[in-house]
Amino acid sequence: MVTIEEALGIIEDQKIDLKTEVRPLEASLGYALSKNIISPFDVPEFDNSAMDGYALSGLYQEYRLVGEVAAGDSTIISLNDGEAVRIFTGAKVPENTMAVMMQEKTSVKDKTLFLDEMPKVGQNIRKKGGQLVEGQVVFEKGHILNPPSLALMGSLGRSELEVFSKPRVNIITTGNELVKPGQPKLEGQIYESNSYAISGALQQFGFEHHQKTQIQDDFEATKAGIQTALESCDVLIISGGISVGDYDFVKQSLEENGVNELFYKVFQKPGKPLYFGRKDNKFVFALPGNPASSLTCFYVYVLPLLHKLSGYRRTGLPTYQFPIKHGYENRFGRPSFLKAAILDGKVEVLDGQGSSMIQSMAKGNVLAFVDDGEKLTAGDLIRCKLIS
Ligand SMILES: Nc1nc2c(c(=O)[nH]1)N[C@H]1C(S)=C(S)[C@@H](COP(=O)(O)OP(=O)(O)OC[C@H]3O[C@@H](n4cnc5c(N)ncnc54)[C@H](O)[C@@H]3O)O[C@H]1N2
Ligand code: MOO
Repeated sequence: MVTIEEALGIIEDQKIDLKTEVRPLEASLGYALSKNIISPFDVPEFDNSAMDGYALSGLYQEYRLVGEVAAGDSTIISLNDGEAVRIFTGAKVPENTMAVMMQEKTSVKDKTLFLDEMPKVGQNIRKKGGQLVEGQVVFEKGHILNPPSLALMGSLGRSELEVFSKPRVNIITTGNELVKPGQPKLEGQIYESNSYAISGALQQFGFEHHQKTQIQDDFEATKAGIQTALESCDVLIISGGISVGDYDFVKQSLEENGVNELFYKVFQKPGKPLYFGRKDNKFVFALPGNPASSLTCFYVYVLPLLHKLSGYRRTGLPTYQFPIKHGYENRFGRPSFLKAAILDGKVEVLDGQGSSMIQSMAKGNVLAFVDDGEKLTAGDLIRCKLIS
């Protein structure tokens, strides 16, 4: 049995050869860059107007109106002192422009422009290189591409990006009692649900599963199922069959498939019988079958590995501290991840902390952490991972 910190340390310490690929810009969200990005030009590339209004040469309250510049217009007009042109947001400002006045503060009579107030030097002009200068490192290797990053890459003219590949994930669920939702079920059977939580959580963080297999509680079937699944993935997530019951064949089947155990059993609740192993460059998590245990272990342990395999520099969900709404004492005898909800800045530990109970997790939005024996009073800070 290892502690939570030891288990996370073992995951973090895995040596990994990261794979890279070139992806189209529109399919790069959530990928980490495998190379630094250097700006090929200044952004903006030219001084341009921040407003619809008038570009002004010299600082006066009256100008001769001599023309118009629209966005995308490449006719270069140079202004003489005392002249103004109609200009629109984003349009390149003519040479000798000292300021742009927004149209709401102007009036025009015949060919004369009148300003309601004196302009200021540089007013409403977005300067060339104001955001980036040519040759500047825009993003370092490892930067995770979020929506604004995609916009920035697009604005630099990039249609493709070199990124770290994401791992290919397979899911195995085990248990004779499990029936696929939508199918008829017999007395004593239950609907299989863990794989939906796991594939949903994968999608939530920009991953997807490649294959999903349901295996009966039979040693040979488990061994063969694991062998097949391992062939086509980087990470195999197995649910159930990892405890000590007579029908828990997963651990032995992993051994027989040449998977080396890195840890088995973590001193925590839920998710004590969690297994992590490795065969060459493939990793296996065997998550305890109880629904809340399996999903909690995904958020706390599987996600950091997936992030690491994707070249992320910071892995896993960050921990934040929020005040707890009420007193709480951890009497579970193990450090515990609690199903909780944060509302109006305060954390409420929800009813239904049992490992088989998924409803409380579905209605909550955080996993709150309390150490073994820790006693909190209302207003104390509690550590939380935001899960939805
Ligand atoms: N003698 C002991 N018994 C148990 C221990 C122990 O230390 N000694 N640990 C308990 C804990 S803690 C957990 S967690 C579970 C984990 O057991 P397994 O990983 O072997 O899981 P199963 O026995 O296969 O299933 C447990 C539970 O979850 C339901 N389940 C399983 N898979 C699914 C699924 N895909 N969808 C929905 N529900 C699923 C299953 O029907 C069981 O109710 O072991 C305790 N026992
Ligand atoms: O560790 Mo189990 O997941 O407590 O139910």
